[in-house]
Amino acid sequence: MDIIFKNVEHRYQLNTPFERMALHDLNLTIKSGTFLAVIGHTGSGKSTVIQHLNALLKPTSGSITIGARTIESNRKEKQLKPIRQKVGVVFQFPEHQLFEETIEKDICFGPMNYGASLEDSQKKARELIELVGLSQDMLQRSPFDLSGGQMRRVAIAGILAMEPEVLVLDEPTAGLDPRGRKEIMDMLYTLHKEKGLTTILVTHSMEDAAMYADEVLVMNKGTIAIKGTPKEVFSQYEKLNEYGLQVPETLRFSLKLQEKFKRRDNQVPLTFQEVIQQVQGLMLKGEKP
Ligand SMILES: Nc1ncnc2c1ncn2[C@@H]1O[C@H](COP(=O)(O)OP(=O)(O)OP(=O)(O)O)[C@@H](O)[C@H]1O
Repeated sequence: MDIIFKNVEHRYQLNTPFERMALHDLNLTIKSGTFLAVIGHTGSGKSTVIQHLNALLKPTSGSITIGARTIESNRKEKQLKPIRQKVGVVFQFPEHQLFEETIEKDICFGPMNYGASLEDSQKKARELIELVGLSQDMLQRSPFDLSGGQMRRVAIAGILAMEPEVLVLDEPTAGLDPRGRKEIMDMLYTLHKEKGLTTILVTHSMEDAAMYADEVLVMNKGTIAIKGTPKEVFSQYEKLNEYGLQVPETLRFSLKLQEKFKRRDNQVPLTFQEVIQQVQGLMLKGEKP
């Protein structure tokens, strides 16, 4: 299911004295099965973009086509409901959306709301709890007994229970420690690969964008400033700087190294392995720092 944004504009509080343009001239195609990272300075429009993906917000002009369905300003709620099932959105701190007394009930809530039977929903909950790396015996426990990272996994399982084709995540690792962050990111990457899920990740972590995404979208002042593979995007580090963004630490290290060696090569190392190769290359050429 490809996603196509065509000339999308979004103004908050339209036709009031507080009207504010949050998105403009936004044209974008996200191919089915892509892992897209969305980065951008605070206020650049990232959250506004992703809320259009499941029609929580409608464009004030332009359109978003998701598979066979189109979101436009004049679409009625009823026409948009099927989109909400196909596109699952995990908001920041999703554990705040857990409310049932058991984890099982929480995971079953979405599918039952869309008409699935209790039995089918419970079967799904048993599959999903393992898929998100938790054990079956947790299903009867309260979600509030879990750690922050575990609660987030339950919230993600609740979204997956709707069998979305597109999974959208707004800062899914915010507030977790480095180990918890890596575990969640690895889990999302495995889900993306194994289920072929189109995954759209809003993140402030340049490292995560570099490591997990096929494509990176840079937002600036309500529109797309750069789009490309992580290497294409991070090679434009001077522009990113202007947009208030850093580059991954491997590249920061590499740029310092090139300064020391007084030599610029056009490499954009995004893994430590690539940094090591770059250092070896500089050494072999007999350069002295
Ligand atoms: N409900 C709202 N009413 C009015 N203006 C809003 C509303 N929500 C966001 N905005 C404005 O729209 C613009 C884009 O905001 P948005 O939240 O999409 O940015 P963001 O890139 O997600 O920021 P952050 O990284 O801080 O979450 C900002 O100027 C913001 O102040």
